[in-house]
Amino acid sequence: MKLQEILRNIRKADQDYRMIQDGDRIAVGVSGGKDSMVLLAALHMYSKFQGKNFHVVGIHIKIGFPNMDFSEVEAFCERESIEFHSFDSMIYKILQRNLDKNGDLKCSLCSKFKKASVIEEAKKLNCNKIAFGHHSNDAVETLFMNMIHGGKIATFLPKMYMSRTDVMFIRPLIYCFEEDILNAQCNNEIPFVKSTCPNDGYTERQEMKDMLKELYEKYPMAKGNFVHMLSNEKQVDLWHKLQDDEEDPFEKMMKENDV
Ligand SMILES: Nc1ncnc2c1ncn2[C@@H]1O[C@H](COP(=O)(O)OP(=O)(O)OP(=O)(O)O)[C@@H](O)[C@H]1O
Repeated sequence: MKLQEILRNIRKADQDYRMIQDGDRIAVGVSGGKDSMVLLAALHMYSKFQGKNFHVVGIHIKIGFPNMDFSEVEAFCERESIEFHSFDSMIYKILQRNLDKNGDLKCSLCSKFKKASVIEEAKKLNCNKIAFGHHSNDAVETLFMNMIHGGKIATFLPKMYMSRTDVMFIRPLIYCFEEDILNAQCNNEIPFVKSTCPNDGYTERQEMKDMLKELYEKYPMAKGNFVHMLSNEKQVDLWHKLQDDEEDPFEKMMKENDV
């Protein structure tokens, strides 16, 4: 398999955020989509050539959406000697019983159940880390969703420890753009399973994707700059409201200069 570009970006993310250590057992959350399938293949390859001694396991939680056939994914994992496990769940049934006011499935509820199930199964397989397939485009979309709907400048972290469950989440594809992942999937014929989730293509995230696509067409440099911005801590210039007991730096400067 030719995954050089993806592997280079995984190594950079690993170095910048110290994601992977000797002895790790990493569960890759596999939805069956292109991103998590490329992550599974690439992280497995990284474990062979990187010089660190860690193990990669693919974990798929079956949500219960109809007609999702994982036989090609299973055959691929067998061929590439990648450990892979699928687990049944009641998620779809629970979602159908808890529709939102428009009669649609609740994505937030699905996400919560999915995450909890991945953690539970990863722990049973003695994994200390869980890797998700989020990439650069996802990070910027999440940033914009948080700014627009949440009034905050925030996105998901490259690495996050959850003390309650004693598990570390890592996102090794944060430096990869979606089209590079698609190219890697296509060029290496990595199988994927198209999601039959009825909400697919009609989410807030999809709106953000479409908006950013238009923006990148007009300002191509924005794409790289947005990702660079996420770690450009020195250049964060935001408003600082003064606390009651805090001296006004402007007044202080006036006093010091006898103005
Ligand atoms: N059913 C699942 N079982 C295990 N892990 C999952 C499942 N669904 C999602 N994940 C993990 O959570 C990440 C984010 O989920 P999300 O639904 O946003 O991804 P996705 O759109 O399905 O994309 P992809 O699988 O292509 O990464 C995925 O990249 C994957 O690592």
